[in-house]
Amino acid sequence: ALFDNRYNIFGPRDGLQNEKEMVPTRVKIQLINMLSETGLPVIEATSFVSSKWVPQMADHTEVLQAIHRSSHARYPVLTPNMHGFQDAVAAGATEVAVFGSASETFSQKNINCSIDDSMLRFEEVICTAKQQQIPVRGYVSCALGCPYEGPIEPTKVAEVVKRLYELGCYEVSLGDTIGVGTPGSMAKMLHYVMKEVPSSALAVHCHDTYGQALANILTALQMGICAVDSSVAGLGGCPYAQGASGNVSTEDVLYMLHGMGIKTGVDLSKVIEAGDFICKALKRKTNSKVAQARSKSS
Ligand SMILES: CC(C)(COP(=O)([O-])OP(=O)([O-])OC[C@H]1O[C@@H](n2cnc3c(N)ncnc32)[C@H](O)[C@@H]1OP(=O)([O-])[O-])[C@@H](O)C(=O)NCCC(=O)NCCSC(=O)C[C@@](C)(O)CC(=O)[O-]
Repeated sequence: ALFDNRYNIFGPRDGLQNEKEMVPTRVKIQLINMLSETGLPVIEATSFVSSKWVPQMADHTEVLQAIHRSSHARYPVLTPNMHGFQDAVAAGATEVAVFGSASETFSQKNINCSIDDSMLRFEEVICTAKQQQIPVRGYVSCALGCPYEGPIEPTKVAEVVKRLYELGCYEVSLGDTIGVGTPGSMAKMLHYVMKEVPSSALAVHCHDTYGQALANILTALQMGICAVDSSVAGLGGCPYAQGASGNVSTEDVLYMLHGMGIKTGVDLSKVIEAGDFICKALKRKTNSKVAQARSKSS
């Protein structure tokens, strides 16, 4: 019962935004369509950011309009400001996400403004979205460390999470952007964040740079968090967080959850197939231990 209502948000957006070579639009569309068949309830499709900043996401409108949407899944997209929000809605987005940071320097590098200014931008997006009944998710990057500033005070993380929640984000995802967290720092940060925001409105978004992601997720689950972000084949990373590796892989998270007796309704084999497809398209090996083990045993 502790782990009921879990869902995985999972991202072609985070998985692909950091690819140096342009991934063909048809490959992105096919990946999303394959993921739609797996039972995953949330698939982050793309982002409406500036193509000068992240060229890989320039085909956002085409992607969002061409995918076959499953009636069982939601397809949020990133919108850093009103410009992105308006483009996203025009392209048919029915859920969006704003993304802030607990680190001033990362905020400047990633979205070109201070934390305070980002909140003003997000407030406008969230208010407009509310009028159109579009749910808004929030991200807080650098929740366990910043590539520019190093460790971030958990009280600072809690303050930014609270601001996003109070502005109207239905859920705030805590990003270990560079994957430096451990179960110790995760538990400490959550202790402060959960004083301000209920665990039911929190998610964790772990990168696996130091191989701690699954342990950090388990810590969060044990503290009552029920939403876990992940990326097929463990792809991904933020273009403004050099040196960080991909997200924890969806396959490995599912294997752990299923092993704990948690029913996700997601077909692990189909996720592995989708991971295989995108790894072949990108000409690289999967980062998922589970997918590696399954391919050796088959
Ligand atoms: C936020 C901006 C746009 C500010 O960028 P800016 O240059 O400060 O924007 P501006 O408002 O000064 O406008 C400058 C130009 O950009 C245009 N513009 C303005 N907004 C948009 C838009 N939305 N889409 C397209 N174009 C836009 C605007 O129209 C104008 O065009 P011009 O008049 O020069 O021709 C930029 O910094 C940006 O695109 N940043 C995105 C960076 C990004 O995508 N990072 C990766 C995602 S975050 C992440 O990965 C972390 C996460 C979420 O996964 C969690 C974790 O792991 O921590």
